[in-house]
Amino acid sequence: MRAAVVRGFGEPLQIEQRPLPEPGPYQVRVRLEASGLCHTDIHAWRGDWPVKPAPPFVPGHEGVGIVDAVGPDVTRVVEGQRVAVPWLHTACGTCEHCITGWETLCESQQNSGYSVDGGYAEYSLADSRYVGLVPDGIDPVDAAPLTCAGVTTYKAVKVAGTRSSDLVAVFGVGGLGHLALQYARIAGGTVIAVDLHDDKLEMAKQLGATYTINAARQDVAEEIQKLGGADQAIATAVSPRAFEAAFASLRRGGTLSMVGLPAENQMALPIFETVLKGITVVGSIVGTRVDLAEVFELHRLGQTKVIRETRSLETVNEDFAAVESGEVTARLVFTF
Ligand SMILES: NC(=O)c1ccc[n+]([C@@H]2O[C@H](COP(=O)([O-])OP(=O)(O)OC[C@H]3O[C@@H](n4cnc5c(N)ncnc54)[C@H](O)[C@@H]3O)[C@@H](O)[C@H]2O)c1
Ligand SMILES: [Zn+2]
Ligand SMILES: [Zn+2]
Repeated sequence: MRAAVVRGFGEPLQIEQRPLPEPGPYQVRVRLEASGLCHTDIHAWRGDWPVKPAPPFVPGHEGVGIVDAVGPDVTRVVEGQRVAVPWLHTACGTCEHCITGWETLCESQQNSGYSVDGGYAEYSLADSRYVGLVPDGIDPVDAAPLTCAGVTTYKAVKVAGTRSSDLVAVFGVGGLGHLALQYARIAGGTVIAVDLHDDKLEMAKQLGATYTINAARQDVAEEIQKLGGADQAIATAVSPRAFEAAFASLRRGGTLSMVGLPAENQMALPIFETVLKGITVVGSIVGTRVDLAEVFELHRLGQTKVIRETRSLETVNEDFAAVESGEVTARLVFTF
């Protein structure tokens, strides 16, 4: 099978032929139809984060395809079924986090495309207990971005607790942000979309943002404060400057939801204003199997729109560069 492999941090990915993997206990082999390019894959390739993957590895955690081989002890899925292979490859299933509905915080988790090989390949191994079940009626190319960008921002909106009277500012309208703003709308919020690129802001308007602000030209916090300040600011942008602007845009009692994971790991968080304004700062990491099922159901019911362009694995290096430069409006999806 063909796979795109990271051989060294920041070095061009190599397209290699690899043997078909054989599923072990609880595992299935998935013949991928679609695999999204998340900015996390770029951070993995660059070795941006304090915890790094070990090359060689195959990136990708938005894989969607058909189960074509089933290992021992698999009961949850059958051959021929369409599944999604998410970031949470496995968790322990027994720790405090796993048994209280926070499997995404499990300390023993394995992650697709990071600690185990992921979806930039024609086939991928997955743990049958942790795959997403893709309902009939969803295009696999749409299901791919929902598997990370969708579930992550859906969870962030849930955790931020958006209500119908809330003003929600979404910082960064890329793969994650274009879905974040739709979930904020579904929760009843009025959305302000913030990005550096006008095409992304135009898309945000089409998807239901009431206000748009170009952070390259405008003082974002000042503009949002003129509207009364945001109840929630969801930071998906890959810049700590955006996190700082998100904080400064909040009203009293507001919530800063941190979702993006920029390479630069520090932001200036003013203590005085945080205390006096009673600000909540919350980190949000992907979502659970239950969250993913809800994300798929919302999409099946026609409540969300996935903006994506398809690519072949052969252009992966150009595609990484295009996403890093902000040329890609929302999501790229490799198809096989
Ligand atoms: N918390 C999680 O569970 C989780 C899950 C998936 C991805 N992520 C992280 O989220 C981030 C975004 O991922 P993505 O796939 O949406 O990336 P993306 O490249 O598609 O989108 C990022 C957007 O941020 C915008 N941006 C950059 N600087 C900005 C600024 N100063 N102000 C406003 N907008 C700005 C870019 O123009 C772009 O539209 C990445 O760091 C990724 O690793 C986190
Ligand atoms: Zn992701
Ligand atoms: Zn656990």
